[in-house]
Amino acid sequence: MPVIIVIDDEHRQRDILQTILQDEGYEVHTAPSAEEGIKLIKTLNPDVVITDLKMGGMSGMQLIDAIPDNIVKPAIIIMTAYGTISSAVEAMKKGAFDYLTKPLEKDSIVLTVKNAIERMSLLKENIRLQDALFGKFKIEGIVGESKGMKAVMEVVKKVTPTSVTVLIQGESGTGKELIARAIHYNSPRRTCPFTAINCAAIPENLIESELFGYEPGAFTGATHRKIGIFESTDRGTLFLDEIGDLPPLMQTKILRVLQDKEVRRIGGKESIKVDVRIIAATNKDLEKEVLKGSFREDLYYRLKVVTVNIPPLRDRKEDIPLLVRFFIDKYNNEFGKRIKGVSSSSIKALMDYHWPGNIRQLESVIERAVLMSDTDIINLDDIKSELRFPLEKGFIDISIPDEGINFEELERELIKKAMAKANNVAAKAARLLGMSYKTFWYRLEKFNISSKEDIISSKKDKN
Ligand SMILES: Nc1ncnc2c1ncn2[C@@H]1O[C@H](COP(=O)(O)OP(=O)(O)OP(=O)(O)O)[C@@H](O)[C@H]1O
Repeated sequence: MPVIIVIDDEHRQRDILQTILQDEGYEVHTAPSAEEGIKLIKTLNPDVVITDLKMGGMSGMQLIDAIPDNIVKPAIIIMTAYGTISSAVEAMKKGAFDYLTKPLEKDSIVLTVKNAIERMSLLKENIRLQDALFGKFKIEGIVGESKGMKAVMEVVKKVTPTSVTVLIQGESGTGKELIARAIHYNSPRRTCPFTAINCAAIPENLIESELFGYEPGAFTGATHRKIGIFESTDRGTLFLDEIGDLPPLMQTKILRVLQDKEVRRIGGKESIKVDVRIIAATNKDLEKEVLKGSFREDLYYRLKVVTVNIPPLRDRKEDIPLLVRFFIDKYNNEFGKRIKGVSSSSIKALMDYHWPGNIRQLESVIERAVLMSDTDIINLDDIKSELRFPLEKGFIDISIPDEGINFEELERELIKKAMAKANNVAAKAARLLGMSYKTFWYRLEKFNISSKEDIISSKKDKN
């Protein structure tokens, strides 16, 4: 039940308000002075405080300042006489929710309080969601006791309170995005946006307008203003995944933002100041890309102010039992199962495996095993089919039947399988098949298979 505190030095006024609001179903407490009111606020944590402006002792205005920071601030409604509306406006500037003019009218009291309660329930829901989000990305929630992961976490803890640019390097599925989110949600920017974009997944012609936005008339089809990601992420963190795949022109533009801390919309005349922390990630060796001439050296140095190198799972196998436990708990919760652990032959198989898809692959193996297992232990049978990947990269044992095969069909199947494994992100699927993004894209079109990138483009078309 919403809790309301009424503060007024006039006895009659307090009683009337209490009766009206109790009849509406609220829990109502009263106080004869702001000093008494503050005591009640500290103990009851109310949703709404209705206070007179002028009272003997502390005023309603001083009360607003005196509410401690360590509680969710209640919505404050000021009561004021006609002649002193300007001070009510002053109080609203200080953060009061609304004001009521005396003599009070029942209908407007009820309506104003209802609005205040609604605002508070939205605020509380928001705080609850934020707490859940911050809890999900707690640094302590990142699993890993190996030397490699401890070194990663040392750096993460140091960079978290700052706004320094970070470059995260590691194979696909090692946890680069998880680390980037942990840095953001534990930093002073945590209440501002975290935006993640995959530079390899957005078609080249869309990257610029996604990042920088545009003005109406900037190009054919630009009918309205679009705010770009840099602007909408102001005061937050932008995670540029697969930065190694950023086209050269965009490398230059991003370098300029890093230097000048301002952006200009396509077709726009003015530059707009932005305060965005950049965390970039790559599974390519960027230094090699620089030597090859496909990545700008100056951008590379701007990005690698601090680098975090996440080792592949096969180089930190001691983390496997911890991760297995972590994912069993996660999926027991999700699927309502009670799996206790894994058999010794299973853990041996998991430890022996080379994990080309790193933690993402381990997670999906455990997810499936938790779901499929008929006993309370994960047995070798529950996982072995998932671990039959070729040990040698590029070697797949396919036997050709006597009647031969339809090569196009095989190609289509492989592409579909890779897309399913890559969660429909073409850039990732292309890597699974060792193809360039363009070659892969060509085949997707040929077989008429849709991807997440299509969705981005069609959203764009609608804009
Ligand atoms: N140390 C860890 N502890 C717990 N979960 C982890 C850890 N590392 C990764 N994960 C989980 O593994 C999955 C893959 O991680 P993530 O998406 O961050 O990898 P990535 O390196 O960004 O992959 P890609 O390069 O393919 O985008 C996620 O579900 C993530 O939560």
